[in-house]
Amino acid sequence: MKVTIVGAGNVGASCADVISYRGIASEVVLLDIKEGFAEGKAMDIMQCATNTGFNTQLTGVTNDYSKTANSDVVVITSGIPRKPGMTREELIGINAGIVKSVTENILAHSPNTIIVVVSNPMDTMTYLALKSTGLPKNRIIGMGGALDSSRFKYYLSKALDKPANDVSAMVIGGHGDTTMIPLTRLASYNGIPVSEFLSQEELDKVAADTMVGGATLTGLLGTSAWYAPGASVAYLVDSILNNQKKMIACSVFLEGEYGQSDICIGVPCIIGKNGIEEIVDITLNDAEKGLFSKSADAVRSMNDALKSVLA
Ligand SMILES: NC(=O)c1ccc[n+]([C@@H]2O[C@H](COP(=O)([O-])OP(=O)(O)OC[C@H]3O[C@@H](n4cnc5c(N)ncnc54)[C@H](O)[C@@H]3O)[C@@H](O)[C@H]2O)c1
Ligand SMILES: O=C(O)C[C@H](O)C(=O)O
Repeated sequence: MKVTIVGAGNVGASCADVISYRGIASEVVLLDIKEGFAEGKAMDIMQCATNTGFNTQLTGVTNDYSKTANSDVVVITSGIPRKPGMTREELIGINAGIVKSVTENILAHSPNTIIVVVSNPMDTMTYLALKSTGLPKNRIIGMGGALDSSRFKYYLSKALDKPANDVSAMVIGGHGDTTMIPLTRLASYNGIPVSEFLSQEELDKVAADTMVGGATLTGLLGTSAWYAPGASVAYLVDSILNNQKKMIACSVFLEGEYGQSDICIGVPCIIGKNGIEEIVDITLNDAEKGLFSKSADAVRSMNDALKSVLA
């Protein structure tokens, strides 16, 4: 199985590292526009192979899309990250042009691929990739919910003082500081609702910390995060390539589900060899419905900024 990762920066390289190390794909191509950069990252990662024991063939290329031909999955991480104090939405001006041109180049060499969009603002970039290519909705997947859910589980585990892997929880809605919806009501510790262990005040703090999880890291690091984003992409790619049918919150084009249409936004999806295999339309309570509708309004207004790019 072959995976291409466009953008060999922090997230792209981290994702290539996890995919290689875990043997998720037999072949990985890392592509970047910066001369020699992807080649260097690929060489550095490949020099781990004998110490960590993997056999994935990872190569780096400078803007040579012919090397990406016949990829089963393509991950788009090319674009600029935010700096402290910025929102993801402020990246749209530069990243929209990059995502559109990268998508065209990719499809010229891998017409049947499944595209995973990571560049921010991710829900809008996913919508752009879908609208500009006309690909069926199952083949364009926005990655954000897997990351936001892993952060939600992290903050829950800290509050519970229990292992994160004993916590089950999901974040839906937009991948933005104010648009994410941590589904606290449905979160559980070993099958028991977390509300049995944590006060409403503690749960509210966990949800608030989750929503600004990316901004917190950007403030600490000076640029946005990469280890958990890279691992979250790898988790999603694993479910596609190995047809695992995992339920993962992904940004997907909605046609009536959750009361929304003509928008890409995070909802639970079954992810397998065909990409998005099912949108899981769960019943939200009134408060959650209100939050989802507000989140969709915000994402939709951001999509309006794409008019000139899509014209
Ligand atoms: N969806 C998510 O959950 C999530 C998580 C983390 C980061 N991100 C986003 O991912 C993007 C990348 O973040 P990063 O930290 O890796 O940034 P980075 O600056 O470290 O890497 C981006 C790379 O893209 C390359 N690039 C730019 N234009 C290109 C083009 N046209 N073709 C090929 N390569 C090109 C750059 O040379 C650079 O190496 C940002 O937009 C960031 O906001 C999203
Ligand atoms: O926070 C960011 O800007 C990057 C990414 O979306 C994240 O959540 O880490």
